[in-house]
Amino acid sequence: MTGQDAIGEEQEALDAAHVRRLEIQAELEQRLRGSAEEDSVVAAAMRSTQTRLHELTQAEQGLVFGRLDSRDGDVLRVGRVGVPSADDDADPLVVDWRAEASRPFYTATAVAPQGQSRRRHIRSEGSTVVGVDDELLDGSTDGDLVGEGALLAALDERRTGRMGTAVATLQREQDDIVRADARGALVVQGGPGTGKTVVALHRVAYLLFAHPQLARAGVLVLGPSQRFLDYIGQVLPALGETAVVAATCESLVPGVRPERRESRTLAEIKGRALWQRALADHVAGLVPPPSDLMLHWDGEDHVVPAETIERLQRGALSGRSYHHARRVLTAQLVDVLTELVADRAVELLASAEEGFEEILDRVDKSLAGQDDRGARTQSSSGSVDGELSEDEVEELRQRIEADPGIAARLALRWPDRDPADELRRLLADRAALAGVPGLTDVERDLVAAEPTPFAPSDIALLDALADLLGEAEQRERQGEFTADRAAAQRDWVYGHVVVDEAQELSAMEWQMVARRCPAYSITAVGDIDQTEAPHAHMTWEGAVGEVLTDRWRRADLTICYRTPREVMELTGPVLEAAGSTNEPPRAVRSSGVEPWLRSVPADDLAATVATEHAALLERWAGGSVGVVAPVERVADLAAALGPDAIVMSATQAKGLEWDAALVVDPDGIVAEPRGWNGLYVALTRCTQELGRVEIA
Ligand SMILES: Nc1ncnc2c1ncn2[C@@H]1O[C@H](COP(=O)(O)OP(=O)(O)OP(=O)(O)O)[C@@H](O)[C@H]1O
Repeated sequence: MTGQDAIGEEQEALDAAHVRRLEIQAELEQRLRGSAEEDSVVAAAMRSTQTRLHELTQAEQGLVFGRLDSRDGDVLRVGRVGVPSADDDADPLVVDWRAEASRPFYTATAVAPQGQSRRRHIRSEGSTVVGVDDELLDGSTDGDLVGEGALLAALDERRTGRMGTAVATLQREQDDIVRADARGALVVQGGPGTGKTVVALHRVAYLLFAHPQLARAGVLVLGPSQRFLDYIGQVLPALGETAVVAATCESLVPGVRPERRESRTLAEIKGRALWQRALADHVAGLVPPPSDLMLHWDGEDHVVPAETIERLQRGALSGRSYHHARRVLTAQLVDVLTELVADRAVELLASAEEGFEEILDRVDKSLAGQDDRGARTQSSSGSVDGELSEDEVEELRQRIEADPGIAARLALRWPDRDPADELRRLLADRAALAGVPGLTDVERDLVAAEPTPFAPSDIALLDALADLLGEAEQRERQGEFTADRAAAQRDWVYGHVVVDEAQELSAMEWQMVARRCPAYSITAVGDIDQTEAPHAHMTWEGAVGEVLTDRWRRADLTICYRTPREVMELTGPVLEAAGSTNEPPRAVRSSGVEPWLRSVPADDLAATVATEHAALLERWAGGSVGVVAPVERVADLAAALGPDAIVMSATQAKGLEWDAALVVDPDGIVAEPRGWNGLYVALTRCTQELGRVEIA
């Protein structure tokens, strides 16, 4: 069959899939119009219909991108979404890339063909097939890459500043991670450009497909910065996914944002795991010590003895947050007071009755003296026993509960606490900080010197404190997922959490992650060698071990898809200087452009950068050029290069990529904290050309 015949054949199949897709869309729209959200079952069905409709609508581009021919002659077409045939008994026109049946498309090799004889990559523009790329799985060729032609074509495309999907060209080691078991935490180590972000995002799409119940709780995607989240922002919608909240660690606590930057030293101190224990101790110290409690009701004083309070408080606190325990104890104290008041009523009546008895006795006696009528009967005394009926007790309890005086008295004893106020108070209180074990006096002074306003590392402390304190008011358990609802609720529990650039998280930020998914269904991707955060870890054991303990497993990505071989060759000594213990990734492609270096006097730096930047923009017209410089040079360079230029520090460049990268003053980058790691990031941002301008 000629290439043209193959294109014609695939065009026919694609046309049929599109026709059927539109038919299904029309059916779904009809169904949505016809049903009202009457009850939860109907509402749930509608939501799933909407999701399906959304997926189909998004799938216009790349509806079919692959085909597998089995040795038995069966043909299976793989695409962004499944498209069933109109005939129930017929094979589907397209199988969803996430379905188990599609797996050999990503994993079959000539050595292990899994019953397949050929894999075909189908390239289309809009709804027109423009090319096919066949790979025979009969042992005639074997390489590391699946669908090499299609992959290299994808990698060579111009970078637009937005990440694209890689469903058509996911590689075996990537696919293994995408489809890995959702249970437990998975930490993926991969060098620059190994597709960690790609894998993490496709994993979200896969998990939501394979475990639809996850959509009820949603997935949280944590990235290092808003700029990064904007960069990847198109991928999940393009994969049809909407059950996702994207955030940074700084934006995880609703309504609170850092209001200032902070020193690395302080960020490191406040990121340490020891704060979790210290905050728990602090909150435990806020609980009032048991003592006799005097409560006033209806003109009477009632005392709840310290021992009773101690017993109830211990029970209320077990496994509960400060506020939850407070609510439980308050309810119990209302019960206790109700009992005391009810008992007092019985006592009063009893004593009143005693007085009454005496009178009656005297009357009896005097009467007995006058005639022989017998003493009064027992029944006449028993008719008034003072016991309240159940309804009366309940009514009394409600009155006590609603009484503002009692509520104020209980609130005075065990007050509500606002987490932000409490954190400010603690951080400013040198004496209270003395109770934080593991800090030196100098470190305590540093913390106490800058208690407010909140800096980035305070967000994780605030989150921990808010969690320990719990909600002051009882709330409904979380309902059905909507991104707005989940994002607005600090203690929303997600079905899965994905962390990108995971090497940057402090131990306290890992606590934030763990809190949002106590089942530890977590995928964390990162490169420990690109770490720039102030924590001192150079291994994953160190970075995540304190929080995830032994409840995580590791996977590795070893092939670099972004950075060309010519550039990767420069990184060996940089990695070594950074103290890396990891194997550098292997670049799959060469761009044919040798990296270059200009050495200029300091005074000529800005002018040289401007000239080289303009030249790169011209060479990579239609694509993108990024400039990475030491922090203190960024503002001046940005001003010199104009508003459209992309100029940033190594930290800001993390996770991003451009066709060409211009690294300015590499020695200046090295001189920054964790500078070798920073230079490693800067050097690995380009897909085609790397230029460096250093000071001679
Ligand atoms: N299987 C693939 N098919 C097509 N493109 C891919 C594939 N894997 C990775 N890429 C591309 O390679 C580039 C690097 O991927 P990605 O940004 O996910 O790497 P990374 O490991 O997160 O890098 P960094 O460590 O720099 O953040 C991106 O342009 C991505 O689209």
